[in-house]
Amino acid sequence: MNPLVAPDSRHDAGRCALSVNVNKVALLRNTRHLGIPSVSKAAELCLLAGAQGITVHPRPDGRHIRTHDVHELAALLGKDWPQAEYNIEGNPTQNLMDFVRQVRPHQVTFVPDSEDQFTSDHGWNLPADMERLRPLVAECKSLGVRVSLFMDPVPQAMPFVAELGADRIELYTETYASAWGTERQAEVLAGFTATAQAALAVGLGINAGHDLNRENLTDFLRAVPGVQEVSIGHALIADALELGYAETVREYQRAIQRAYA
Ligand SMILES: CC(=O)[C@@H](O)[C@H](O)COP(=O)(O)O
Ligand SMILES: NCC(=O)COP(=O)(O)O
Repeated sequence: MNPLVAPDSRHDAGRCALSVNVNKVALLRNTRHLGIPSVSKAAELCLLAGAQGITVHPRPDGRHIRTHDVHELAALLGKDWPQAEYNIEGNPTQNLMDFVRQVRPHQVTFVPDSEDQFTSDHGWNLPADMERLRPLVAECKSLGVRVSLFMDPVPQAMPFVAELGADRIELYTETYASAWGTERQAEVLAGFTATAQAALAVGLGINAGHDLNRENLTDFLRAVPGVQEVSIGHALIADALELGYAETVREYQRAIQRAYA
């Protein structure tokens, strides 16, 4: 454990871990040839403040996270942050598997994005995608990498995820984020709760992400059982522009803790 780690950052068993997605730091960095803001420095400051992991999504077009970022973060976490989890997201039929083979992160999250997609906006279509995914899941598992599949809140799809041999799902939470604070919140949240229950029933772990923020996070974690990790990037980095990385991470950790109070 890094001696500089904040004492309150120890992750209580049973509580949801926070994985900070640093895509948007890289996006800003890429707009000049100056190397700032530093992606590695952002990751280090978030971990120092109590984040339990770092997530990257190295898209094929290199719009934000690039190959060197993936390897620099792997080196940083491996050297100074052995207790932190490294999660690499992407489409395994594109560039993702090379990163998995070279880096062997703690977790890989399969996301069915096209190369030119504006952002991630849907989960896998199971059972239709199963045969394409089966060997890729098996290879990641053989490398000792936990596999999570990015999924829409569809309870009926959970047995197919388990049959593939994946370890977890990542609930795609954009529909929840859009409904949060409206009269549709409870109805939409019920779909996530049912999906989580179906995932737990077939032995899957549960992650969640996309458009989560410090306002909507607590309600989600209160309603959806078994969430082990949230990966949050866009809103968290936007908050950090105002509050700084450390106070922002502490705010998100407080939002998580309120769900279990
Ligand atoms: C899979 C997902 O929902 C996000 O992790 C994704 O990484 C967002 O990608 P952009 O940061 O490119 O919008
Ligand atoms: N998997 C979700 C993620 O890593 C970040 O999504 P967002 O918070 O940038 O929408």
